[in-house]
Amino acid sequence: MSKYQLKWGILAVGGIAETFARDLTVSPETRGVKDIEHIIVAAAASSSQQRAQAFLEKVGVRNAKAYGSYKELVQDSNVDIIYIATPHSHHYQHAMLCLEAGKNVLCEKAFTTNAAQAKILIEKAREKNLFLMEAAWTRYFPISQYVRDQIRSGAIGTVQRTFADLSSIVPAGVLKEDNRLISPKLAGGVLLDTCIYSLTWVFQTLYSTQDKPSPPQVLSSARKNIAGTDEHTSILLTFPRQQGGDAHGIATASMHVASDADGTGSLPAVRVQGTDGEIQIFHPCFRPTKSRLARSNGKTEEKDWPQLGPGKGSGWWNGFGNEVGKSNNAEGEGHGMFWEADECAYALKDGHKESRVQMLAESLEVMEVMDEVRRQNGIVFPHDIETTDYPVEIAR
Ligand SMILES: NC(=O)C1=CN([C@@H]2O[C@H](COP(=O)(O)OP(=O)(O)OC[C@H]3O[C@@H](n4cnc5c(N)ncnc54)[C@H](OP(=O)(O)O)[C@@H]3O)[C@@H](O)[C@H]2O)C=CC1
Ligand SMILES: O=C1OC[C@@H](O)[C@H](O)[C@H]1O
Repeated sequence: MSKYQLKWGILAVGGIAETFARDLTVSPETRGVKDIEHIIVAAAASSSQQRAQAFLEKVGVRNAKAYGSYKELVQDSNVDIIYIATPHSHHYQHAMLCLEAGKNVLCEKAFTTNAAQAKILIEKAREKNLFLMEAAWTRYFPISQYVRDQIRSGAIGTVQRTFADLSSIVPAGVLKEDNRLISPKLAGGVLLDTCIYSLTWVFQTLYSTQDKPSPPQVLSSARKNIAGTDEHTSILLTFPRQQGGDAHGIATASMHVASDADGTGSLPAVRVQGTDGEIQIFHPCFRPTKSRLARSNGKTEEKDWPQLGPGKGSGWWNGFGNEVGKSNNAEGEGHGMFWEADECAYALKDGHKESRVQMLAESLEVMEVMDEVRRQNGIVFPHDIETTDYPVEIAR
């Protein structure tokens, strides 16, 4: 059987780009995927060609082009799709660069800094008939598929409420003001960086599972850090429904408490509560490996979801420069980013221009929620990263 081959270009060679690239090199057959193949054909660093070359060597990719600028990468006719791994602040400018050059795009989360930018990207992709997807990787895990299936099949009755949290304690002084996790210049703060995973769980349990989903009402509270972005954020979303009453989603993220307070992985980070039971997902909710289904009839189903792969998966990138947190990859596992890459390949193979799991309209809805949270809490980013103008040089 001939395999559908997807040729990737990697735009930016930082922490998550390395994890993603390593996952692309894991044979899809190790996860039972036999009809597609991923090949990295090029990578680009913003600073130098040598940096891109060093990246390719580090992730074990030979015969790929190394570029010292993103502009060169998007002109490479051998590249089918570009994975964008720059900070949130730069996603809009870099996605526009790719789309304008006729490239399909997988763009890291948060999709953009605001909904206006996301809307224009979506319009641009449609105008150019190109594939565009937000790299909300957790949605593509088998565990996520399982949870959505359980909800759709009525296993826990009518879902009434989802709690989702992604929090880790970051000791004072660890993050300097220019760190991408807090700097306004890089669209920092827990909202766009980690609360987006809590929102992912709220949306994929209360929104994606509805036949005709409606946008939620938003109430929120956010505490700010030294840089003026958020570090302790709670969101209450009310999803109107035709039947079963409004559903509530509580999405939280913090740098002052931990989802996994005792470090054992035994505390649920996500609880999806229905009239006939509950589904729990254990920390970390961005890369969960354990679920529990507890039914009101007393039956319980616990499942482990190890990430497959023959050992090429890297340690997880914790975003804090490995100064806090630790790897949660078991020896011999992949990281799990390959599931979203597979979705790109299958969608492109079948002529789709967006993911079948998370439609672009939903990515836009999530951005609208985050805009509203920022509006309610006075979280403002500099004009050059909020603008919908293109091209714009972003100040360092
Ligand atoms: N899916 C996931 O699990 C994760 C996703 N992420 C997302 O990936 C993105 C990147 O995060 P991460 O890899 O941790 O970040 P890093 O800081 O490690 O890497 C970012 C890369 O972007 C490039 N870049 C271009 N312009 C700038 C700029 N002005 N300032 C800083 N870097 C710039 C850098 O240079 P160069 O081009 O030279 O490489 C750098 O290598 C974020 O959007 C983040 O939310 C992050 C961690 C986990
Ligand atoms: O996407 C992410 O997942 C893991 C977090 O630690 C990281 O900061 C974030 O960017």
